[in-house]
Amino acid sequence: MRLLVQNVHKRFGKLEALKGVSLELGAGEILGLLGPNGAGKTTLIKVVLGLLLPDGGEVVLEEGGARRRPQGHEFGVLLEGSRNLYVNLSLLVNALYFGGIRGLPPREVRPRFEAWLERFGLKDRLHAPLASLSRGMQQKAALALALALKPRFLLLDEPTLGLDPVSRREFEGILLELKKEGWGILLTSHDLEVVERVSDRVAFLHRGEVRRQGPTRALLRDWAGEGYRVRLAEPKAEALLQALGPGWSAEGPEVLFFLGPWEALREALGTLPVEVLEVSRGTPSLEALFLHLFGEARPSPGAQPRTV
Ligand SMILES: Nc1ncnc2c1ncn2[C@@H]1O[C@H](COP(=O)(O)OP(=O)(O)OP(=O)(O)O)[C@@H](O)[C@H]1O
Repeated sequence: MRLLVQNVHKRFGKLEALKGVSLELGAGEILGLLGPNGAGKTTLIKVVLGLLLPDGGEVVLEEGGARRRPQGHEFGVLLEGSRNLYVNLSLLVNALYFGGIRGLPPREVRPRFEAWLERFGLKDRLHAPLASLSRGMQQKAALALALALKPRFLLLDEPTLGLDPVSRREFEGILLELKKEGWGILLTSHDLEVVERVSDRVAFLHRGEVRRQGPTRALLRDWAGEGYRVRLAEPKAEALLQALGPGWSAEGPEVLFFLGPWEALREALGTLPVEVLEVSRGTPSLEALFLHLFGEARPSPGAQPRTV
């Protein structure tokens, strides 16, 4: 089974929020949908869910050669923040309420919900109000509920936002397990480390258009010829970054990464107020690639580094 987004357009008045977006998501696959604020990610999720009608194009499910429109209940959704569930109600009441909206009887929803809660280590919280759970637990509870409603695909909007590093790792593990079990997952996130670790493919959305998409590893490898790791003698990578042009990112206190042509790197190296120990070729991180594609807001390449 595959979810196909085909040439989708969406306008809000004069603003063209989506300008012909095409994507596909298969079962057992995680697609990272990336892009700067306002790129159109949430709008696209809403169109897929049928909450917004597209002005052009369509969203279809393909199964066994046949194509049809997906229905809302085929998607499990995790929206950003705490907008998913009622915080003053218990986990169980939330599950039964949302199951009821989908026309699912309590005797079906409850055992499935309890099984997912058990798997996520939350079974003893079944009767607790959602508000009494930590943020990471709330995200897991919301995911358990989404799964209890038996969706075909998961649409996760910033699922790791605000999670501490331990909860974030746990959540990552859960995503990988769900993928193995055959769920197709669309993941939008600004947490590029997580996306890099879990996604099979990524699509970069910018101003309503897909700028690049492809298998995550291959996409990064394709840029390896233009990527350089610069090792500094002092831990000043972050401070220097403020003054360097687009294409630069920090990989640690003493390591800068540059994505761009060698000539531009050589010029920048000549102006660095810190001794450079080593320059080597390297594959960029997803974050470095993101900054390269969308880093226009940062100072121009000609800007002189500040003394640090
Ligand atoms: N209901 C709406 N009415 C008018 N404009 C809207 C509406 N929803 C979104 N937009 C506009 O559409 C564009 C895309 O917004 P969207 O929320 O899809 O971006 P995003 O990629 O999810 O951003 P972020 O990373 O900040 O969540 C923005 O310019 C936004 O202001």
